[in-house]
Amino acid sequence: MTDDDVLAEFRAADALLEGHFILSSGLRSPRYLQCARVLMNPRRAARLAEGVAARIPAALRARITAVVAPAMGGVIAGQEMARALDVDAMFVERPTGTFELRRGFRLEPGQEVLMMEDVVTTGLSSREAIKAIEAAGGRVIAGAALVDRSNGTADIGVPFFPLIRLEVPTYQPDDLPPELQAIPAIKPGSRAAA
Ligand SMILES: O=P(O)(O)OC[C@H]1O[C@H](OP(=O)(O)OP(=O)(O)O)[C@H](O)[C@@H]1O
Ligand SMILES: O=C(O)c1cc(=O)[nH]c(=O)[nH]1
Ligand SMILES: [Mg+2]
Repeated sequence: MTDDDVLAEFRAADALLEGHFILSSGLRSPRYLQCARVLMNPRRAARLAEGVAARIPAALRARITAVVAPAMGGVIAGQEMARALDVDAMFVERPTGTFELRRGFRLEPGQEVLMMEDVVTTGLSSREAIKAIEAAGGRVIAGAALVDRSNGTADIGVPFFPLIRLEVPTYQPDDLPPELQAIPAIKPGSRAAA
């Protein structure tokens, strides 16, 4: 799957948004990848997950025995990745602000896991999810995502396999360009505001 193929899927899903967005990290951006729209079509979601799986070297892929995703954005991506890898899917969630494994999901001590995100911007959510998976006994041997929009800055501490890397500007809230200052900001994601 080429970058053009991936972008065509995002365009077909009306998932490439323009405006003024408050990201999970608090950073601001004129662009937002609304992966929920991409994943709302199960066949499209499955195609993209197959594309992500193909990015992971076969020897590493063969070791993965579960996919764990950070909710909300990662849940459907994680489910489809698990289907592509033929393993179980779980998710961590943050009802009190910190990711934890709940709902009877369990990991064996040292179980080798893929952490699956929808989008990586700073990598903070990925790192927090990995910490929660490891606190639950898992060993995260790789991370993956549909989109890496970190402009090469995200270090999630494990080998990382995004389906596509997109160059997208982000700004500190006190250093906005005039075109963003001119329009109200919206926060599409579910992390509580800091
Ligand atoms: O790399 P980062 O800077 O952490 O940003 C990316 C994260 O932000 C979004 O989630 P968000 O926290 O908005 O919540 P959601 O998944 O519940 O929508 C997205 O799903 C990633 O988890
Ligand atoms: O950083 C984020 O919060 C973020 C960026 C993006 O483009 N899409 C998304 O779902 N979250
Ligand atoms: Mg998220």
